Amino acid sequence: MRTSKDFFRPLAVGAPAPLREIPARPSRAIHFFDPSNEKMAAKIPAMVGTVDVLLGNLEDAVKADNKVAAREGLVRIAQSTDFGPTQLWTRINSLDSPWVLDDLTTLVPAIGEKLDVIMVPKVQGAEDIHYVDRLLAQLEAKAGISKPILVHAILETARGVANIEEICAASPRMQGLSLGPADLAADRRMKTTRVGGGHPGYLVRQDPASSSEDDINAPRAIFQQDLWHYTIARMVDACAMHGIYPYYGPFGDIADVVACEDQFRNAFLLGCVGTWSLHPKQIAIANRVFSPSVEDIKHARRVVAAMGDGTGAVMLDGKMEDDASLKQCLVMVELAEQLAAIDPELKAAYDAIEI
Ligand SMILES: CC(=O)SCCNC(=O)CCNC(=O)[C@H](O)C(C)(C)COP(=O)(O)OP(=O)(O)OC[C@H]1O[C@@H](n2cnc3c(N)ncnc32)[C@H](O)[C@@H]1OP(=O)(O)O
Ligand SMILES: CC(=O)C(=O)O
Ligand SMILES: [Mg+2]
Repeated sequence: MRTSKDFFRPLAVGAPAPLREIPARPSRAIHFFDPSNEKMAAKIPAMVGTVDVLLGNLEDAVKADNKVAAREGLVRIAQSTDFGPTQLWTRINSLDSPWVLDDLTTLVPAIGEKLDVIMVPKVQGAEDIHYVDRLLAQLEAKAGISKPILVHAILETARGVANIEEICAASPRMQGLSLGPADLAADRRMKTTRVGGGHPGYLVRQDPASSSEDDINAPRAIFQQDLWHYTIARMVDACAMHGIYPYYGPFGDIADVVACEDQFRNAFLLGCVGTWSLHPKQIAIANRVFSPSVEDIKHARRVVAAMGDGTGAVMLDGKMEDDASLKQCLVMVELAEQLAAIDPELKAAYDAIEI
């Protein structure tokens, strides 16, 4: 563990200085594509500006035979595309795979200036981040990269979840965490075979009218629960504590756009800043859900106006507002400002609000 004295020192001579604060760049949807899939890859340049993050995936979902083609495809796309306001991320292969070393030693010199964030899968503890941190610094120094490439960890093992705080604190490169519900479910031996989302068997049931057999067997309301609530909440606290950003992850039922929106909204309400999109139709859902609504911003601005110097308590629409609820409203207002800076449609909608 580095002491606080040298936490912000570059880990290689000539590497760029680590950031002292992780920028709050909008990242409502991290859109995954397989750079070895020519049809998919051909669509990427036209997606610039329509999504906050484009992520060239090299890990799971890319066939073993296509690992080299995916890596080379990502280099080609990155070198030939002007990403404008859209961030470019990649998900490298896992640290125990035969591909990851070539992923890093190829990508950093070739496209290190364009890569904003490297997502590291199956992170188990701080030691995994330390390994990537030092290697990136060496590669950045050698290639003369001007800004540090940030690191994002996927939580997809029980050990990773148990070590969540040390992972967040492992390096000033840490940008955020995503939930990896598929691998995590397998690692925990959970009994769901779905990629994210709920499960109809995970529920609570209304009490029976009485303890008679008839009432116990009578139809009763059931309420499906969120399998991922605990992990997402844990992730949100760990990220907030360390000044980095939490994300939901994949929602594998591409056809069920309604449940996808529900899962994304739960994550947004709990504190996540964004999610993954696996298919183009999930981008619009993520952009909608992870942008505060016009009604929420109208209310937040009214509270800010009503609270004057920000202290004391006032009544607004029959509700008490005070210093704390003002801070809740400022979270929304600040997010709206960040999003308006990159999304002209949202800016117009927020600008039209009259309070
Ligand atoms: C647990 C985890 O690790 S999750 C992360 C790893 N998984 C991924 O990255 C999956 C990424 N997504 C995909 O591979 C694909 O979207 C699939 C396999 C889920 C579905 O693909 P398809 O069956 O081709 O979907 P569909 O037929 O609806 O595609 C419609 C169009 O969108 C394109 N498309 C599909 N997914 C994407 C994408 N992620 N990015 C860009 N374009 C895409 C298709 O090429 C197709 O193009 P066309 O109209 O010119 O033919
Ligand atoms: C996101 C991911 O990699 C998983 O769910 O396993
Ligand atoms: Mg996984």
